[in-house]
Amino acid sequence: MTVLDDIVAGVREDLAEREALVPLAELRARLGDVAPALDPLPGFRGPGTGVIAEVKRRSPSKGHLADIPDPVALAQQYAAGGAAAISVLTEQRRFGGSLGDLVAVRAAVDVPLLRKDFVVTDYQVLEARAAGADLVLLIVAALDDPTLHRLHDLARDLGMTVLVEVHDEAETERAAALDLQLLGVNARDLKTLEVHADTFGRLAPLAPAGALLVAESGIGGVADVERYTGEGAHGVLVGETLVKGGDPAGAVRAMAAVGTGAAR
Ligand SMILES: O=P(O)(O)OC[C@@H](O)[C@@H](O)c1c[nH]c2ccccc12
Repeated sequence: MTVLDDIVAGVREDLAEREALVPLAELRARLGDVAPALDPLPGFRGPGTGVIAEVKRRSPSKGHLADIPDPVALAQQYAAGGAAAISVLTEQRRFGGSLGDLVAVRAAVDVPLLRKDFVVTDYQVLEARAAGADLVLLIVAALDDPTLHRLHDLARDLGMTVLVEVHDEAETERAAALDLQLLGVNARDLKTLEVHADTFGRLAPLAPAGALLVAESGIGGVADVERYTGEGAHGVLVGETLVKGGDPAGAVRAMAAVGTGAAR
């Protein structure tokens, strides 16, 4: 049993509770009241770098990162810094997030929002959209091919953008069979929790032309963003560095400026 299997098992238990409270039919009915999903892709086509700034309290690998008593205030800082999208972790047990965080942030910012969770069922995709998410993360390592394709197509039918996450060659090949929009290369192997800074450079050349590439995890600042954009990244996904640093807006702004030629 890998760490990922263990996390997904907990996610499925929590999901069963929510499904008992809000049946699928009710969730579908709520979709009619939600504003259409925003398109985040222009934010990754330059000039500059698309920064996905993450609201993240803790993680299995690092433990406690930041209390974040007011996720809305943090998200507003990310928006002020020019984030291309804001990632809200909604996984409860290991990351200390909730769908409530996403709903609160949605009400406060106009930036595209990513529901960051271990999405393994149709219900979670509908739940994401009903909560106001514009993007959903699909982790290839957590899904078999039929499920990956079904969840991808469901999200796209709902007007959402999919961030498809891979961490090795075989997963990249599986992801390439989708109509890819955003391909996230996670330097952290979710099976072992180790970070490998060379993963992006290895996998980027295997991505299909037309996919926008996002480097994920372990990004400590502008120097890392410069390295990844040099290797072909259109965007970066950053959590820890932003939630622990004292100036989230300034940090996002500096990372987003990489590639514009603007002096920092
Ligand atoms: O805090 P970091 O090292 O900047 O990482 C952010 C993000 O990449 C990470 O939270 C992440 C990437 N993929 C995930 C999948 C599930 C949970 C979390 C993640």
